[in-house]
Amino acid sequence: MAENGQAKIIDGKKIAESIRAEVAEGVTALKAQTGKVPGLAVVIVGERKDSQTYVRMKRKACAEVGIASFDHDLPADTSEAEVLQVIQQLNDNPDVHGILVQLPLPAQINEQNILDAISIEKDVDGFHPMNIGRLCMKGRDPLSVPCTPKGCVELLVRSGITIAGKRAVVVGRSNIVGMPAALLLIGMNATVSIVHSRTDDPKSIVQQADIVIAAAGRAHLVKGDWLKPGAAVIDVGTNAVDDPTKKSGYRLVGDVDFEEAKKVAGHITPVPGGVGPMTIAMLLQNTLDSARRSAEAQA
Ligand SMILES: Nc1nc(=O)c2c([nH]1)NC[C@@H]1CN(c3ccc(C(=O)N[C@@H](CCC(=O)O)C(=O)O)cc3)C=[N+]21
Ligand SMILES: [Mg+2]
Repeated sequence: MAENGQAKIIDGKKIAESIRAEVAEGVTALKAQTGKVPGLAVVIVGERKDSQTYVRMKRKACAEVGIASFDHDLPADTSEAEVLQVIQQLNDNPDVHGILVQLPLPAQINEQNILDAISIEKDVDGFHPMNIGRLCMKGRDPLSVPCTPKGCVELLVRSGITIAGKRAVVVGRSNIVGMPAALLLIGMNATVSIVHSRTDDPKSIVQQADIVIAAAGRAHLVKGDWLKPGAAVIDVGTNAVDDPTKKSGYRLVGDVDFEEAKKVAGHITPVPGGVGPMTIAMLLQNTLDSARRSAEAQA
């Protein structure tokens, strides 16, 4: 813990920028070697404002590091068969090394069927059951690790926080964050607990944690008195709360009560500017790695 009772703020935006610079170098090197650039297809179905914002950010990030982006913007009433057709076409396109279908999908489309259809080689989200299965298994590695959990771990590592042997508590058990985050931390030799909406007395469990990953999707769920002094706190939450002083009418708050937590924690990530930018940086990294694998397979 910082001596003055103020946690060290982990600057996710800055760390993500340096990772993006590393990816840009990797793209340049791959291009010099093979004449090819990595390609990422970003598929969005429908007009959700938040999804459109995230997709725009992902495409812009691709352009900045030299990754070619393949845009598929489909109307909200697109059928499952039509989305599957787009995925098939992208699976077959040798210039596409990563396929991301923005979640959530409209109700008429079965998310599992879509995620299962993405070639495991191109699953840069790391959501395919085969990739998750390998993440679970000792001695087996996924081709891609899910971007948000990978970003959380990268923030810990680049902040000099030891993971092996530490007690980590993950708040939330979603397929895209909580569960893979717990699996990743176990693989790095942490002792891991997951607390969730049905946990009796989550506070007393979180209080034991050297590392907290908060990914419940509930604004300010984790209070200052939930934390062990000196804990490293990674806040995955991006909850929109009404704020009439903002042009947008809302502001983003995390799953952690930041003002309270920063007085107790040793390290903490802000929202925004913490995990969010890392998610995108890891997507770029996974896409570059996929393009490298493809080039190696052809060599
Ligand atoms: N197939 C799929 N893959 C995903 O990775 C995926 C998805 N679907 N659906 C939605 C969630 C959410 N997500 C975020 C990415 C970046 C920020 C991000 O950069 N946030 C900024 C703030 C952005 C703002 O101001 O709105 C920050 O925290 O600083 C947040 C959230 C990826 N997701
Ligand atoms: Mg494994």
